[in-house]
Amino acid sequence: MERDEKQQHDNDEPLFIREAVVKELLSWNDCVDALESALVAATNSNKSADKPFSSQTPRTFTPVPGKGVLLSMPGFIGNYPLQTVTGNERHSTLACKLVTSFSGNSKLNPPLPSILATILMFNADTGRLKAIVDGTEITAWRTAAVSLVATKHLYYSSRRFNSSNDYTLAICGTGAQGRIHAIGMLTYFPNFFSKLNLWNRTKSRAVKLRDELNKLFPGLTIAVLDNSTDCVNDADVIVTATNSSTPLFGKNDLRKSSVHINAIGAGTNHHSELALDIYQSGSVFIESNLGIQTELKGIEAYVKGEIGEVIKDEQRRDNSEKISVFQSMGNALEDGVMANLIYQKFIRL
Ligand SMILES: NC(=O)C1=CN([C@@H]2O[C@H](COP(=O)(O)OP(=O)(O)OC[C@H]3O[C@@H](n4cnc5c(N)ncnc54)[C@H](O)[C@@H]3O)[C@@H](O)[C@H]2O)C=CC1
Ligand SMILES: O=C([O-])C1=[NH+]CCC1
Repeated sequence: MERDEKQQHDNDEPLFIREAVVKELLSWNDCVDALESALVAATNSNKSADKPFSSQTPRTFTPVPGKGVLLSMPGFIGNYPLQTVTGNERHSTLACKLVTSFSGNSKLNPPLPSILATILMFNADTGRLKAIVDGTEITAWRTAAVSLVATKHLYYSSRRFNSSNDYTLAICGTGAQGRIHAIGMLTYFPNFFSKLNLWNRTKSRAVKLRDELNKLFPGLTIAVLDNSTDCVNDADVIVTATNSSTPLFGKNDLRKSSVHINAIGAGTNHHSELALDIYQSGSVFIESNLGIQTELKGIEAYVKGEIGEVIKDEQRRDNSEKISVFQSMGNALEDGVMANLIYQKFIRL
């Protein structure tokens, strides 16, 4: 099957990379490396000989009344490396992700993911369609991997040599994103977390995830909590991945002296999961300033900078502050580099 698809591609027809193949080709190290390139490119819109650069427009939202929404996410990333796969070779990618969000899908029999996606890749010199890459698993992994990048640069890197790695990870919301974030955090930062707290509005889903993770990470203590405030109480690193339109916790619910939060879910807006006092007292970082002008418009926080600036060491977490927040939204540059990562790995199979 894969051979036939490659053959067609050799005949100049677009390649189709299906979900099962995408799943086999995903790895946390490759994703983190590729996404660091995308996040650095997001900070630079000017073409330059040695730096990754990008152009993107705000994504569009087409509502399907009472059901869900279709988003179109076009973006271009120029002159970037995929170090772990192609070394110092530079890539340019023009891509558009089409992604639907239908929150009722989990109630179908059999259930479907709420977020379903397809990424179209175009030849960046001619505009001709080059590949169609299933984007559902990519969206799950890339969102978690961007949180890994934020956690690595804003929290982990200054603590990784501490002798006792007894950090607690808390996940609020154990749907597709909560699950993949738990797996990503525990795999990419091995032996860093000794405890995992899980909370979900429907408790049985958190119990189901606990049972799965017990098998994958033996030795890890996993607690299922009855409410979101108990879940984050003793946490060092937190992920919120819900559709909640009201805050899940506030500053006073956090006991540790230093806490990093990845807020990735969206209710009425992208910043509805955290109480205002968290945004107003912490260092807040985002993926791209485009977000501030569009979907984060009105966020009542001083946004310190883009994660790409943190990677380039032009911005830092202020360690005297108790809290750092990575306010995630997702963007087209991330999907473009991820589609190309899978494409590059696929053509080398
Ligand atoms: N920042 C980004 O790049 C991305 C963000 N997302 C967002 O992440 C969130 C989770 O997505 P998935 O895990 O794929 O969805 P899912 O449908 O698999 O899980 C949804 C989760 O939200 C919880 N939930 C729903 N309404 C709630 C409420 N009112 N209060 C508390 N919990 C509630 C559910 O119990 C479940 O745990 C969504 O808001 C989605 O739009 C998804 C993909 C990318
Ligand atoms: O970036 C993304 O793909 C999405 N953000 C929210 C729903 C899907």
